[in-house]
Amino acid sequence: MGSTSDWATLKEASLILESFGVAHESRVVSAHRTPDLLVDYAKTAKERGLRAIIAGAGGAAHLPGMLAAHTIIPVLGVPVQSKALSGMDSLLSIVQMPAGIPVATFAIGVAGAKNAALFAVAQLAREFPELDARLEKFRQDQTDAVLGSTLEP
Ligand SMILES: Nc1c(C(=O)O)ncn1[C@@H]1O[C@H](COP(=O)(O)O)[C@@H](O)[C@H]1O
Repeated sequence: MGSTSDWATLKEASLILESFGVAHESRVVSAHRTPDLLVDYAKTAKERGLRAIIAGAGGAAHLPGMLAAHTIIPVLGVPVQSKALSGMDSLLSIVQMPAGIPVATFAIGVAGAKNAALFAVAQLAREFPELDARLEKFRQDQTDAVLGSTLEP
């Protein structure tokens, strides 16, 4: 993520990955504030064995695109909800990448963080089939929770 202030959003991705038993790391890396670290992080991602990078940032959210520019590891972009423009700035900074450097862009805020993690798990499940059963269970639990919910009179 671009800043520690994004952690409230991105920790939701971390919690999902943890619940699926997917090893991951949570780091602050910024295209603007730590540009050299960003290049190093992206360029060493493949040799360190990363399978995906969930990159969340707000405002002028150049982080996902710049990571994608420096690695062929899939980058999943999460627009963090900004105070000034409610995350529309983050979304538009991430989504409209030039052809050739893809960033898979998710919804603004916590929903996007959760779905980026679930998407990463779904991708990993092609390589680690035991994750399939956990994804099926996640979906079933979710359905059961909705069907079992009651409304206050
Ligand atoms: N968008 C970026 C990048 C980047 O794109 O590299 N680095 C930091 N930021 C964003 O600045 C916002 C405000 O950061 P602070 O709260 O630290 O001032 C955060 O949402 C962060 O993602």
